[in-house]
Amino acid sequence: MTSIPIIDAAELNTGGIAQLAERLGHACRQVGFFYLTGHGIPAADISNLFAMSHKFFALPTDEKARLAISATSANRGYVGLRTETLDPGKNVDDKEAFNVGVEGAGPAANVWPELAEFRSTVLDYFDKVLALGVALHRPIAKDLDLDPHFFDSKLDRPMATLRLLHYPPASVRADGQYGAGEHTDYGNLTLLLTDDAGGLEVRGLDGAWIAAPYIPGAFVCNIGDCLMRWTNDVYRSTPHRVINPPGRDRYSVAFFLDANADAPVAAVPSCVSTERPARYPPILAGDYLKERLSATYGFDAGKET
Ligand SMILES: O=C(O)CCC(=O)C(=O)O
Ligand SMILES: [Fe+2]
Repeated sequence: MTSIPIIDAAELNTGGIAQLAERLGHACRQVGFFYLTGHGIPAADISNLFAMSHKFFALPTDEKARLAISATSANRGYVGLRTETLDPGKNVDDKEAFNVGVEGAGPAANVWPELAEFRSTVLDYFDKVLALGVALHRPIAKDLDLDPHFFDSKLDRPMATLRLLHYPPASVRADGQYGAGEHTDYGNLTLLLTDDAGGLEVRGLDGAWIAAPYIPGAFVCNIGDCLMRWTNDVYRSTPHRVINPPGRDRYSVAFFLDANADAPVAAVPSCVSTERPARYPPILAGDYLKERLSATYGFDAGKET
């Protein structure tokens, strides 16, 4: 496949989004992945966030277990090492994670470790990356021949999840060869930051895996299944996976932006034609996400997100 394009988001702050819409549209249709530079989130915020993540995962196991996701009845809290299966039946993910939802929203509250500045650092970043993700939907809407603000009202009470992720060094295990088994993401848009360990791979249209190397300061963004469904498969939600690096740990921070639970997801008109009739019945974004999360966790984590 063509390589993952690098797209400068600077136009988001200048008002005119025509070029950005064209570039994003091309990336979303052809690759489903793009790097994002010029996004305006300060490098210092990003390094503070990673410092907090290192501290969190270094906590004693029982302190992390106290915050376990299974105790929150929601997609929030700690997911222990080797408990998640993104590629069911094939791979137990060799990773641990900490999930944070929209603070103050949803039936369950976020849980927090006793670590100074952790909550404020994470929530400050959450606000910034959420605003960026919503802003990116404007050039996307334009590319889809929609009003640029089409998605605004579908993303004003979003199901958004921030995940701190830690991958231990590679170990040779038949059941857990990957830190994250092959999967697609479930929502609209994922904005990912990684450290410099490498290991993210993206599957091209021809089935070949290509590396998505670390680019300092850039997000790796990808389309999720829900936006793919919204576009009647015109945009691609591309399979990807993570390989644990040999001899060192790997840290990343994923932000999954999903629409409001009650947003109706139905094919947008520009993506439907006689040659491409609507492929899916309409569904509420919340019902769609619930289905997908239950399959991954093996329990009903999808009561809210
Ligand atoms: O950690 C990464 O680099 C990617 C993680 C990922 O794909 C996911 O959590 O959905
Ligand atoms: Fe993913």
